[in-house]
Amino acid sequence: MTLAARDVSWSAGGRRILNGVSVTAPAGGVLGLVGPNGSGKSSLLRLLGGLRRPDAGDVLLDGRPVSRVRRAELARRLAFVEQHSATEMQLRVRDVVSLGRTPHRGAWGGWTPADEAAVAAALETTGMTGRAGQSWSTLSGGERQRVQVARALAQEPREILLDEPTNHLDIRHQLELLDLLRSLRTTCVIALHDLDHAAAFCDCIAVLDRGRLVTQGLPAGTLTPGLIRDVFAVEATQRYDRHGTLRIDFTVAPPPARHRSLQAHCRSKPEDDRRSGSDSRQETYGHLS
Ligand SMILES: Nc1ncnc2c1ncn2[C@@H]1O[C@H](COP(=O)(O)OP(=O)(O)OP(=O)(O)O)[C@@H](O)[C@H]1O
Repeated sequence: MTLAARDVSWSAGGRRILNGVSVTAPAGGVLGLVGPNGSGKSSLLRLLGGLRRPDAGDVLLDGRPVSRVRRAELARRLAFVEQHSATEMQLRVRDVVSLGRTPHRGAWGGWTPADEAAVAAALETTGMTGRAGQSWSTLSGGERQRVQVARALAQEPREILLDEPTNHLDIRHQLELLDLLRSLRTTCVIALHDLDHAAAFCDCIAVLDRGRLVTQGLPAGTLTPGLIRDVFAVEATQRYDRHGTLRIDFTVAPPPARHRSLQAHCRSKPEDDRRSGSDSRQETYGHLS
């Protein structure tokens, strides 16, 4: 066991946000936190990361209350990727990633080859090597997200907490990031909205609803159609894809009839039809004549 919350409660603004929540991250594995908006995922991540103290209960790191772990040790071994990381605007990408090495350097410690190697590896892993010299302020949302992940990886943590890390990422980078996190030996706790991604990439799932833990367990046993209906109010089914990976499909109502004519407008331009040798022009544009 590395990281766990035991019966934690936390209040803010005169309201109970988390109520007696217990979760355990599998050592070296990926724990996915899922739940509707406002269910307490980010709040629980902050308690797990030692950024906030629970009003009741304990966060345990290797069985020790996190409040008793020295701040320096915590800063070295635990990395946090927040949803909206604020970083000084004038920094370059390499500088931001290098901040991940700060906890490893003593008061008078210089920059070492080990620091250099960790930063280079983190840039490479996240596909940002070519952007190392670019100003942070000029990056797109998805690039910033990848740089924040690179900064966390450069820290070489034993535990990494990520709040919606796939936000802003295109689908390839979403899948690559989740695959990367799964491949690390680092214990990961990830708040995720995409239940299909949670099913496919997490070893263990904790479902939160209105500040309480509904269940924690293996993806197939937790993300059941019944639970998804109860907690998220949508219909879903489980299936296994051709690789044997659990996937979650959602039932979407069929489009209203008028959408068929709207879709016809979008199908293709006449020039595209000529290029592709298609004879669909009459079918596509017939309604305009
Ligand atoms: N400092 C605070 N003061 C008052 N209310 C807070 C505070 N922090 C969080 N909350 C409230 O606690 C609830 C849980 O917030 P939290 O951000 O943990 O949820 P979440 O599950 O991460 O939501 P989302 O999926 O929308 O990101 C929300 O209703 C939020 O408004």
